[in-house]
Amino acid sequence: MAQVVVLGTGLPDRVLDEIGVRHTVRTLTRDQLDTAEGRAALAHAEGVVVIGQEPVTEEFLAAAPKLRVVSLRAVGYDRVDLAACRRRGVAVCHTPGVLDGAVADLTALLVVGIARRFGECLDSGRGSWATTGARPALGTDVAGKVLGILGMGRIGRRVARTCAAGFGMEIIYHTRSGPTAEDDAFGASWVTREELFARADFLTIHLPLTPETRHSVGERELAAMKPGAYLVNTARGDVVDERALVAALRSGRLAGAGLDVLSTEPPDPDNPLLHLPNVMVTPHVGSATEETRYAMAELAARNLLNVLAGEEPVARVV
Ligand SMILES: O=CC(=O)O
Repeated sequence: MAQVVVLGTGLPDRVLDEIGVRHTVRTLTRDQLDTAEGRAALAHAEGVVVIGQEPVTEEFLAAAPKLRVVSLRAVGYDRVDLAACRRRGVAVCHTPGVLDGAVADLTALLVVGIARRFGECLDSGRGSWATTGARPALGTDVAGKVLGILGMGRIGRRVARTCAAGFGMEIIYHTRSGPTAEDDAFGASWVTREELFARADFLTIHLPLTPETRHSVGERELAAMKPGAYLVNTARGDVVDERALVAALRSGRLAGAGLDVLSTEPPDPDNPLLHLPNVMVTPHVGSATEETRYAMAELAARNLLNVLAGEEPVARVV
């Protein structure tokens, strides 16, 4: 029986019980981590389940010297110090695959939402019902428009299918690995990175955050986009240089943006992106459905239990 710390809330009771059959489970909030009780729980922990975006740093690992596994209830692992985990022999696991549909749905919603000025429409619907005048102005059709997908992994592919089959969009995509027959089979075309920015009416980002991708969509890339194009990001805020994005939106170079992720979450209330009428911001809820979060929790538990039992986890990062 090992000590398992669940960092953050939101694991369904059934999943907690499943871990609890074999191990002692202690749930801690971020604030409790800094208490004597939290430090003691971490000092004995052999496994940690991380809910959400809590960073796993060298300092965190030093406070948990018995740790064997960090199991993320998330697919992204940019907030984990992987090198430090490797050095300490701590396995890192995540939850790929099970959230693709939910994130793709939200992405599609943001594409159509910004095209139809949905944020402003909601405000007007709850308020004056003004449909003429300065706001809300007319939206634009998505059918027949070009959707550019930066990063054609599992989620990018789901977005491509939804937007091609459902909305009649033309799909172009860029991955460093080049075209694949699977993607081209449903009418998506691989293009160079330059062509992607130049041709997309809507550009959606599906890249992980790494040192190479940080701010990789910046001033130069945004300036290369079509005047009046739209940007959607449901991946990680820091892939985009937010200052450059704000400038492009303010100047009218970009017509709008749909963002489920920001550089700082929760954002500073003064972040201009929260106040521009042509920007829709959602609070990092790409995977936030009952079914998807349950599947993520189950996979996180399976990964954890496997490592603690000396078996291979289902989805290992390190
Ligand atoms: O952002 C959410 C995740 O990485 O699962």
